[in-house]
Amino acid sequence: MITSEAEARTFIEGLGGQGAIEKLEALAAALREENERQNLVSRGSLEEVWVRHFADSAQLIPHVPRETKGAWFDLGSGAGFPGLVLAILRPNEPTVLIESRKRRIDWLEAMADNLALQNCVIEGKRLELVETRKAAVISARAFAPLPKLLNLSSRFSTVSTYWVLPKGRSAAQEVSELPRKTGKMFHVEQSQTDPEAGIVVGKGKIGTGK
Ligand SMILES: C[S@@+](CC[C@H](N)C(=O)[O-])C[C@H]1O[C@@H](n2cnc3c(N)ncnc32)[C@H](O)[C@@H]1O
Repeated sequence: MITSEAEARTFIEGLGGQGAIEKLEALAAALREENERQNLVSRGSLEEVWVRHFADSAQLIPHVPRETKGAWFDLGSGAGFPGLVLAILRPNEPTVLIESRKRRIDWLEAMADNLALQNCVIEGKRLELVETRKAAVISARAFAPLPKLLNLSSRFSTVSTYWVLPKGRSAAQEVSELPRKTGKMFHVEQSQTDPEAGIVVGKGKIGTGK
């Protein structure tokens, strides 16, 4: 379990090296500043930004096979979690951040620019309006209940799509309530940043079968 800011930094350095640490330090400073203007994250979580946002986002990466190529879609990126962290840690893979709120879109675009994230595409619109194309990976933190999330994003999935969905305490319950065939695609992994949270992990195309 990652419980301290120092442990979170060490974990992230193992995934992305010192270059990633420097970009995340810049992101942390900008986030503190911008959070005075708009409510991007809870004020309390800024005290533990490396655990609560950076490592919480980065921990999704080991659940996707390293050789996976193609776009990683992050739905409802908000302040950029997990999307911006993934783009920093996977600089050679495209990351698509989907966010509908104007001020958050502006923030995400500014950060992608300031941090020189050339692999990062911001889709500043509602997910429902994003052009259909194939996603290699789909993530979404605090976006929507699982049935709605899968319903809105199924058109981006293929038989090869990986799903990594941080779901807090409700993870197992939400999977158990899915239609049987869909539910069999997913299992729950323990979050490394919160002993009570789970990550819904799976692979495949979401259909409409029971
Ligand atoms: C609770 S916030 C979570 C933000 C971020 N993923 C996090 O965990 O910190 C949910 C975000 O999803 C965005 N959102 C909600 N519905 C959306 C939709 N249909 N299309 C795109 N973005 C949406 C909201 O604007 C908001 O920024």
